[in-house]
Amino acid sequence: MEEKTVVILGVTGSIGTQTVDVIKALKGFKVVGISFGRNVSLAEKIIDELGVKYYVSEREASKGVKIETLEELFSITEPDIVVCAIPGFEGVKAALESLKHTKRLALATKEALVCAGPFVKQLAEKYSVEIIPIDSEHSAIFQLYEPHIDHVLITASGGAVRDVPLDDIPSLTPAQILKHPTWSMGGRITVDSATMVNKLFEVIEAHELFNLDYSKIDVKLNRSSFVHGIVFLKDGVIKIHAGKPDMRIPIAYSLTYPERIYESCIADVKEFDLSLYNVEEERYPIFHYGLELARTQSGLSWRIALNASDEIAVEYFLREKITFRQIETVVKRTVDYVIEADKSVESINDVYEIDNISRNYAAKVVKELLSK
Ligand SMILES: NC(=O)C1=CN([C@@H]2O[C@H](COP(=O)(O)OP(=O)(O)OC[C@H]3O[C@@H](n4cnc5c(N)ncnc54)[C@H](OP(=O)(O)O)[C@@H]3O)[C@@H](O)[C@H]2O)C=CC1
Ligand SMILES: CC(=O)[C@@H](O)[C@H](O)COP(=O)(O)O
Ligand SMILES: [Mn+2]
Repeated sequence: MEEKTVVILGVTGSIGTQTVDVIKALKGFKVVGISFGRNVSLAEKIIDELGVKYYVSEREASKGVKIETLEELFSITEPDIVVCAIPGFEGVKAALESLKHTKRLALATKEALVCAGPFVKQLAEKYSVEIIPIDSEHSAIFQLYEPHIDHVLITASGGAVRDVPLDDIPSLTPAQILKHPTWSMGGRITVDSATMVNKLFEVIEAHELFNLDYSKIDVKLNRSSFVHGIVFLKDGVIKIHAGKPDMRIPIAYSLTYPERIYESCIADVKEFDLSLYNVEEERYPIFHYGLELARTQSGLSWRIALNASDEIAVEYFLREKITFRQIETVVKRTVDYVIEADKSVESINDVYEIDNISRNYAAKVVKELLSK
């Protein structure tokens, strides 16, 4: 098989480094370009280890050839596969740019589908790009998918707050919230797991990826994160995708699909945990708030505001400027404001504009909270 060329965006992060691990374990993939933020030393190590030629970053590395923009990196490398693993709106922008220059987008950045799903799919169709989800639940549904579906179920661990007395949740510290019970991930998504904004994102992500009405996407807690996704077929058959929580598995599948080549440890039957629990409304208020919006709102503006306000609120929470419960305040006030403004989103420029409006408003709410 001819080597496939790969560009990894966000290579120094949780998904990025696990992608490097997988590529080292598999044969047939050559990393021709990377992007990263501030972790220059790790980027240099990866450039050395994999013999990567080009990189994009605001920082200077002592190895590799620095390229100023992603667009330039893509036009030089024209990669077979782009792994997009940059969080937040920067990741949205990177995913949109990738679609013009690759045959396969291995997408971890769920925010791209939350904020710009219809435009992502339009570009993928225009440039004949396959979108293969890396997100564990969506990789699961993708692997189980067949047309005769009645509905699907994605699981949640419940994050760091799942066993905390309700009264103690509002004042939990970043250190307590970053202790995820089953996964090791980047900061933003780990906080989002505790608020279950992550799962709200994932319901939207499934809606976009599988063209399912929100009423066809169920969410239940599986405390071990052993079950990743379930597909309920109309003939009564139920297909369950499970396995030890290890992101290298969906990452590998996004690279090798339709082949299944990667090898990992196999859970023993005594480790099976198929128990499913409801998502408590009082424990995860933003999740239920967002589900109601998914059912009642059309258009993208509330989703763009959800990402932008959450991104800002999580940043201030991690810097210990606002409390954990105040994340909910920033998100709800911003999303409600943007819904009230009732702006339609007809283009990618509109996505950028609503993101900007949302960030400015969220920053205003944070400022008010800080002044109290
Ligand atoms: N981690 C996980 O298990 C999962 C993650 N995801 C999704 O994957 C995405 C990445 O998450 P995760 O790996 O946890 O995030 P991390 O925070 O661990 O890593 C983020 C990466 O993005 C880089 N980065 C940040 N800003 C920029 C930028 N402007 N340009 C280039 N690179 C940038 C960081 O660089 P540096 O560190 O050098 O500053 C780092 O390499 C998110 O969208 C997340 O929702 C989905 C499912 C599971
Ligand atoms: C590993 C992965 O796919 C994450 O998105 C994970 O789902 C986050 O954990 P929660 O299930 O607690 O949100
Ligand atoms: Mn997930």
